[in-house]
Amino acid sequence: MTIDLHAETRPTGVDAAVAAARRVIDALVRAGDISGADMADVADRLNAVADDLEDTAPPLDERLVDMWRGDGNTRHDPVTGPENPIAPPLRYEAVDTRTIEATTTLGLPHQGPPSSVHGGVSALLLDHTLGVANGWAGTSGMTAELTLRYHRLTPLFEPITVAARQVSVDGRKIRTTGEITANGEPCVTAEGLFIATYPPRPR
Ligand SMILES: CCCCCCCC(=O)SCCNC(=O)CCNC(=O)[C@H](O)C(C)(C)COP(=O)(O)OP(=O)(O)OC[C@H]1O[C@@H](n2cnc3c(N)ncnc32)[C@H](O)[C@@H]1OP(=O)(O)O
Repeated sequence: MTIDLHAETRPTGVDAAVAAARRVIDALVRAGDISGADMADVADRLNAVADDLEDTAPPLDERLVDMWRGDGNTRHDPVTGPENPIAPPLRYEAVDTRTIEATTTLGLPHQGPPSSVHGGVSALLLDHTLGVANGWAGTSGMTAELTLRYHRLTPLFEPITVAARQVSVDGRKIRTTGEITANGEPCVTAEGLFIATYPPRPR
């Protein structure tokens, strides 16, 4: 059984608040301490928002069940999740029955080398994309090994494409490859070994 590639992004509710939080994260990293903003006041206002959210949050176990409801896409993951402000977010399209890709543009919160994507962020995007490609191809698993080769700097501020393809399934061993490209040139390539198993969803 293949998975849906898209978690729906909603214009209201937590998705709208998360989109605003992404703007805040980006704006804070952009501003630094050389902006004209009154950062003490900014901190007070952001802490007031966090106080309100913490005071009204459900118990953790209840939220975990809510996060993992159903059997399809999750909405909270750190790569595609419309409920997660640290997700860029990627939005996958099918290339063929075993291959997916998404195009995104990353900014300063994901910087490693100057004006370039952090290597760990590239690893996150590739790990998840390989995992979703497995789901799309019909056999999912957990990452056992992920080998990355960083060929050239991955640029910030311009479109990059993250793609993955399930190559083979041999018993429980799933082999999957992927890459991040910019302007058609490979920046990072990945080879993954996944083992066909997954922990049960909280119910
Ligand atoms: C749709 C959403 C997609 C999201 C994708 C996100 C992907 C992720 O990030 S998953 C999180 C990161 N991964 C983890 O935390 C995994 C942690 N590790 C584990 O849980 C386990 O070690 C796990 C599941 C990988 C393997 O454990 P287990 O199920 O007991 O497998 P086990 O019986 O030991 O091994 C099965 C086979 O795989 C092989 N194998 C297992 N691990 C490895 C490894 N790291 N390297 C090479 N071979 C391995 C074994 O040798 C064995 O081979 P054979 O059948 O030939 O003897």
